[in-house]
Amino acid sequence: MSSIYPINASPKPVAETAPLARLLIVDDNVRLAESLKYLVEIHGYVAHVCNSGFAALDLVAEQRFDLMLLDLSMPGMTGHEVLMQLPKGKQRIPVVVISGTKTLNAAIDAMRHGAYDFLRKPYQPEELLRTIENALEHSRLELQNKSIHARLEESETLYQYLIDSSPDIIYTLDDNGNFTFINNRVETLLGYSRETMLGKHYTLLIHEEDYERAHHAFNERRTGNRAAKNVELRLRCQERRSERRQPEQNYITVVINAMGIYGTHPEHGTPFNGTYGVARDITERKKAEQAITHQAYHDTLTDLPNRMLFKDRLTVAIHHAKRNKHKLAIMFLDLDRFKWVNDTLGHLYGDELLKQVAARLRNCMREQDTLARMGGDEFTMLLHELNQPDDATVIAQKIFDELKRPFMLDDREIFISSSIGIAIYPDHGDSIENLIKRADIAMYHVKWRGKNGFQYYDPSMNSMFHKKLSLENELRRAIEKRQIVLYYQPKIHLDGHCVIGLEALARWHHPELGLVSPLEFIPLAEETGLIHALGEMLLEEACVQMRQWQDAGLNNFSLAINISPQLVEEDAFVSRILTPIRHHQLSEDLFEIEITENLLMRDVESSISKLKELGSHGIKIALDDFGTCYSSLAYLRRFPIHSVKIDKSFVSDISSTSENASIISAIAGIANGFKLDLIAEGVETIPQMHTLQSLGCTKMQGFLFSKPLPAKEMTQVLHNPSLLFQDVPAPPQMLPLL
Ligand SMILES: Nc1nc2c(ncn2[C@@H]2O[C@@H]3COP(=O)(O)O[C@H]4[C@@H](O)[C@H](n5cnc6c(=O)[nH]c(N)nc65)O[C@@H]4COP(=O)(O)O[C@H]3[C@H]2O)c(=O)[nH]1
Repeated sequence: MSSIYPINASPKPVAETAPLARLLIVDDNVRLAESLKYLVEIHGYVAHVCNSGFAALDLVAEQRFDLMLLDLSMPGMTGHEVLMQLPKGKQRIPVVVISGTKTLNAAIDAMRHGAYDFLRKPYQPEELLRTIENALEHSRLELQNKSIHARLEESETLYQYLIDSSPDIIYTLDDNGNFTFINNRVETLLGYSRETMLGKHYTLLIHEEDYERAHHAFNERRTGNRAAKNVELRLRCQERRSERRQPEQNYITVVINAMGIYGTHPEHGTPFNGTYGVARDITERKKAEQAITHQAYHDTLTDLPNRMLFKDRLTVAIHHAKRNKHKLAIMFLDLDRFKWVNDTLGHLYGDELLKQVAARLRNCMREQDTLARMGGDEFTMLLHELNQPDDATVIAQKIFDELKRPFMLDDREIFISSSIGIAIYPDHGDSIENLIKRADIAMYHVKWRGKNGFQYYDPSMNSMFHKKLSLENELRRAIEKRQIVLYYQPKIHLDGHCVIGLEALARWHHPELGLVSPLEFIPLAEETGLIHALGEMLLEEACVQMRQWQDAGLNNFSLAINISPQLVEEDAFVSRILTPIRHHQLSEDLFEIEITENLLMRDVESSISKLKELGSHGIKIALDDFGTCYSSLAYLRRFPIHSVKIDKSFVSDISSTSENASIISAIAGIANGFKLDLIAEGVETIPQMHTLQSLGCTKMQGFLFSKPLPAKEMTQVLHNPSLLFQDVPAPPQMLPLL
């Protein structure tokens, strides 16, 4: 470098906050390089000097410099060569070339090799300092630009990533409603490629029924808070040949948000340019919502409509029937022995039984009819468009036939029956509440009349229903207050005219109604479950009385107690019977329990084992009302029965019809064959007594001898049994057994 500059040039103030720029001065002329160093340093730069191109390249590789002042003509390595070997790329140091060469070529070459500027010697210090400043400023701006660019690139990548991995469809539409952009999600969600969608109208994707809503969402020119939000639409999926789906499976449900795009035009203001937004797949949410709605209207166990849906359907059906002048039938069905299954076999079996019942009921009905489960073992049926009310009879009969077949719960055969009440619209009411209530009342009527049947509603049932309801409450109270007591009726033996036993019969002393028959309150007690408390109370009373008679020396007779099948089905049945007997220190063989034939139809194995256990303790078992219902002889053989009682219905007509006589004769034959004791009940007349006697039955019970008596009166009879035989002539002669 041969140029000389005044070294006393006044220094420029350096901005306090600006970092000190580091300059590298490369010149083989040591003196010039040092004076240049001095010049730039007094102007606030940090300068480093090196005297060869090689040293310059080494330094640049090791340290950071902000600018190089490079002499072109140097021995060993020229400035041009240095320029060519400087590292390329972002980190390249800006270079200002200083040369004494007069020609432009050197400058052009230097610029081509990457120099930022060229300064020809001699130059003014101000010129040098301005060039340095410009170069540094340029470099700074370049760096800043690069960094902005890099940030833009980063954000572009991020944006692309977000768009591509979005779980939502992101789209833009032009002002005609054609897609101008759509992300990849359209492919995974609907099966269309992005490319095929571009330029297509949005209706290509929309369910026809949703066009109107879509049009509203995409064309309402909304912005800001008025943007279309959460509009529910169904989008069509592309059908693939391999997939044969249900028509509704070809659609997914989305909620879309749509916002108008507006341009700014100096003349036209803000014209509408299209729409952008997102569409979120809510198919799963919809399914969950549908499942919840289904659950709200269906019974979870049987999946049948529940009470709420039944009422809805009934409301609609009533409207329809009113318009078309049709009749409807509402059936209320209650299973008769469901509680027993639940209590004895457990809830799992109970649930299984309900499911099987529901399936069979469904088979009895037409497609358009509704079968619902109201809860527990109660089902309701809605039969549409009856030609005549009796049509419901056909269905009811069908139901009976269906439910008659045994149900298989695991390997158990279960028999159940049902009680059905029927109400007809409009004959029995025109509101849903009335119709359901009246079908229910009719069903209760069936229950009270012995279950297993069906009955149409009749207005006379209403008062009976209310009477029964209040009776139930009163019965509960009567048990608590011990208003129910035992009467005793003697069983006699014609041979020797003696009392062989007593039958305890319950009587309810009702404060207003007087003496209520057990025929009325025992079924009610069984129906309501009060039978357990009642049974326990009466057994205790019987034991107390028996203890008194024993203590009074009246001890040559047994006491028979009626037992409801429900009590036998209790797990603790045996101990419930034995406990009070033992508590009162009575001998078990003084007691007999009377069971009815329908027990034989229930849980046979368990009943047999419980009765056997009682038998092993000396308690006798009598089969009451024998002959009134079907009981197989095979059952009879398996049950540990000691005696059979001929039902009074056979006895009452014994003399007028020969048929009854032959039934009694057959029963006597069975008893004889099975070596069972035989006793006839309901004997009211001497001829009946004689006929029975002639048929081989000498043990009897009936009004002829005594009505059931309160304990006090029975005590007198026991002291003097001849009172019973005052009107009974001595038997003329024993006739041989038939
Ligand atoms: N017409 C007529 N009837 C006669 C004659 N002799 C006796 N009776 C009646 O016939 C019924 C015989 O009792 P059941 O067949 O065990 O039939 C009983 C029995 O099944 C049931 N019952 C009575 N007390 C109890 C009880 O404490 N527990 C249970 N579970 N059931 C009972 O109620 C039914 C009816 O009992 P009651 O009204 O006392 O009616 C009794 C009795 O009073 C007669 O000569 N002519």
